[in-house]
Amino acid sequence: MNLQTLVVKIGTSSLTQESTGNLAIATIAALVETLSALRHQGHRVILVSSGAVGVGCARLGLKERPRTIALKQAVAAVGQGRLMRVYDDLFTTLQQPIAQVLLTRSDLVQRSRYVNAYNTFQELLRLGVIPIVNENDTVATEELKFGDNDTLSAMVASLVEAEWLFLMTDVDRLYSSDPRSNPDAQPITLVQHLDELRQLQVETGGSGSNWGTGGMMTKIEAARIATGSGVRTVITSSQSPRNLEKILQGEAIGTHFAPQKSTSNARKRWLANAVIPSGKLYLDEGAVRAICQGGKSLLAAGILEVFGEFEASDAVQLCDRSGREIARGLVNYSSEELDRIRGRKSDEIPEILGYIVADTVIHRDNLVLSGSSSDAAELNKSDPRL
Ligand SMILES: Nc1ncnc2c1ncn2[C@@H]1O[C@H](COP(=O)(O)OP(=O)(O)O)[C@@H](O)[C@H]1O
Ligand SMILES: N[C@@H](CCC(=O)OP(=O)(O)O)C(=O)O
Repeated sequence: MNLQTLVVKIGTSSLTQESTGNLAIATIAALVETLSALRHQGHRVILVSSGAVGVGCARLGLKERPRTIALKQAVAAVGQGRLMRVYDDLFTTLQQPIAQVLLTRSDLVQRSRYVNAYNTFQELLRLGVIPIVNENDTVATEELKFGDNDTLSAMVASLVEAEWLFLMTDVDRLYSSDPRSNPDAQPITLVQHLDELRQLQVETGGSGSNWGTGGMMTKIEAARIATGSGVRTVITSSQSPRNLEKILQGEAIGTHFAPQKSTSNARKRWLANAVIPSGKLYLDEGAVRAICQGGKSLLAAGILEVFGEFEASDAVQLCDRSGREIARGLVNYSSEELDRIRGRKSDEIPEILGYIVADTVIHRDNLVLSGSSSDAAELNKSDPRL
């Protein structure tokens, strides 16, 4: 059998009973059985589990999701321990070791910490452990949060180079609009490219339950990150965890998002998905063409406008005149320096600044194309006329 790396995400709306907030024991037990079975077949399995806030609320008798950050962080600290206790008891009955991995966005933004997280996951998987991942809600600050576990699971799938990301939720698949409020909503079974959803005018609505966050919007964003890293993504029901095995055997259950052509360069994947850009550079048509079609570095001459304040080595978004992001990269100059040298030739830089750091503003090794721009580059690469 083809042994693969699987990331499985389950949301609060599936882990808890909506009316009481108590744990949905039967769902969790079925999930534990399935993941243990997949693990025993030899697959490498990572579970991304929400539920810390929901379970913490139930434990403390709170009837709704906390509104203040401090209360949410305190409640998550209560719930995370309870949740892991339940997982450990259930997995231990099946002789399956687990580990708790709590991450904040900053753990992935910084390259050295990203590599460290990668190494830790590899060791855990090598040891046959199922890592159970959640956002470290108790310490995460607003600016450095994943915000939702759909995004976190996609970043983990990209980090560990998973083959599959399963987003398990309380609906069986994506529909043209929220099936809870629209009985005529049409099921969507396969998404080859995310642009199709725009054409179909899919409505992603809010969360269906009081406890989930983000509804389908965050799942589609997760699919964008994961498929962009070459990870096949499936939205499927948490009521039938056994379906994961059927999906792996080729059954068309849930909504499948086809993996896109992705870079095999781990550093570029980090740049595309994990870093948070601190600014934006608007480029002229020549620079956009050189980057998207020619795989060239960015020179100061092609920069029209500089937005935001950033230092050398920070990440920025590169946009065309209309503001559409075409790439991301790590700059060799600060925003203040770029404001002075934008639109100018590289050999003018020493005269303007009094020094030169590099001929390029972003070297092509530190540059990664975004979404459809990378598809265009792939197409152009295979066209010998270009
Ligand atoms: N287009 C759509 N297709 C399917 N479900 C949708 C759609 N738009 C909104 N939803 C809602 O998204 C909910 C799942 O999201 P959420 O409650 O955040 O779950 P989770 O806790 O699993 O992350 C569903 O219960 C459904 O009501
Ligand atoms: N980290 C939070 C989960 C946030 C989240 O994304 O929740 P959900 O939409 O239910 O997957 C918690 O454990 O409560």
